[in-house]
Amino acid sequence: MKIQEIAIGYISIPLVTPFKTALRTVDSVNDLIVKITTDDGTEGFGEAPPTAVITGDTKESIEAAIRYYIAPAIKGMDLEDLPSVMEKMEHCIAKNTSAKAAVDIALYDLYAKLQKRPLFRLLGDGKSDKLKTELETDLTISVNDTEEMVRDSISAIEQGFRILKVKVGKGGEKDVERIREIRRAVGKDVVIRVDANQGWTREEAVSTIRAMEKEDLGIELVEQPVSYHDFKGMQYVTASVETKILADESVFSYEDAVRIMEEHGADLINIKLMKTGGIHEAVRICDAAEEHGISCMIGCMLESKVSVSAGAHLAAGRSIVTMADLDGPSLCREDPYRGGPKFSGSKISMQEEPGIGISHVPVEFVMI
Ligand SMILES: C[C@H](N)C(=O)N[C@@H](CCC(=O)O)C(=O)O
Ligand SMILES: [Mg+2]
Repeated sequence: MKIQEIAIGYISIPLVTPFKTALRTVDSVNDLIVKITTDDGTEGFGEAPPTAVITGDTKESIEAAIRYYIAPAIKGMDLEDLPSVMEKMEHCIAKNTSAKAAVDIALYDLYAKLQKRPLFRLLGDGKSDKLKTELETDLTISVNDTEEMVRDSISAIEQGFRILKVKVGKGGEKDVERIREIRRAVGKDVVIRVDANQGWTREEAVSTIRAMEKEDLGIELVEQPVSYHDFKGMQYVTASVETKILADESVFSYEDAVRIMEEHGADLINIKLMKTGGIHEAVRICDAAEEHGISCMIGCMLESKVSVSAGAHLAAGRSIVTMADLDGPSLCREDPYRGGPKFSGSKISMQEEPGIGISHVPVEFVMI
């Protein structure tokens, strides 16, 4: 099957409440959607968010990378030789991981449709007994005043979430207060993950995490305590606290992941398709993590159901993925799509439709 047409469009979906991290505040998802059609008329869909503060990718740069570099490089190629298509895409332009992810997701969607199999079954690591048909995602609690975060946490529990991903990174002592009050309000059975989004210095990270340990606040993990390029800082924090440290913004590529694993820059890794440039590189990271015995999370940026579903397929297929931060669709006020995994509160149920499963994408596409 040859790649015949590539088209792009945009989707805009308001969020239930503004999404606030140490890095940014945003109140809607505004993502590029890509549609790729093969010469037999089969369609595959991908998505990319412009998360400039993390990936460096903007709406304009994502569109330009696809229009002027990726599309001309891969059009006409045979999808059955997927590794060659991926290699061509990787080398036609450096970085631009969100643009690559959108195209990679659409190509995997198509590839699995051509095999008439759901993507998660194709991505399985051979341990068929480990394939998951249901995932549990956490829900993000934005960083705000403590009282508001407590209210949001209680509301998340009332909606059925049992895992909270609490955003901090805005003042160490204040962050300890935030987590203390949330723990007090939700009780001891709720899992609390803490994400500092690079908001602390090394020293602040260690003293803040130690304070949470001293108060026995029962934190499952702390995500990206310090700046993404402070590798020594990541090592220092990981070695200085009992709590597990998860690398997010520090790991984009396979090489980043191997360095973190071999040089103890973190205990765990958050794989996101928008950082890896899609499923192809993410699978390599899963393989390496398996070799090193390092558990992974599959996370998302502020994305809607097309690309978050691709992340769900990867999480379901790979046994080394033990945590899901795939709450993009739950943060959106509406779901404009049809088909694909079912997102119902904290539960994501995989379906047996071929490909990723998304069948209706209400976007005006323009051929490029
Ligand atoms: C949405 C998800 N739960 C999340 O928090 N993702 C990122 C931040 C994404 C963004 O700013 O769009 C993370 O840091 O884990
Ligand atoms: Mg994070």
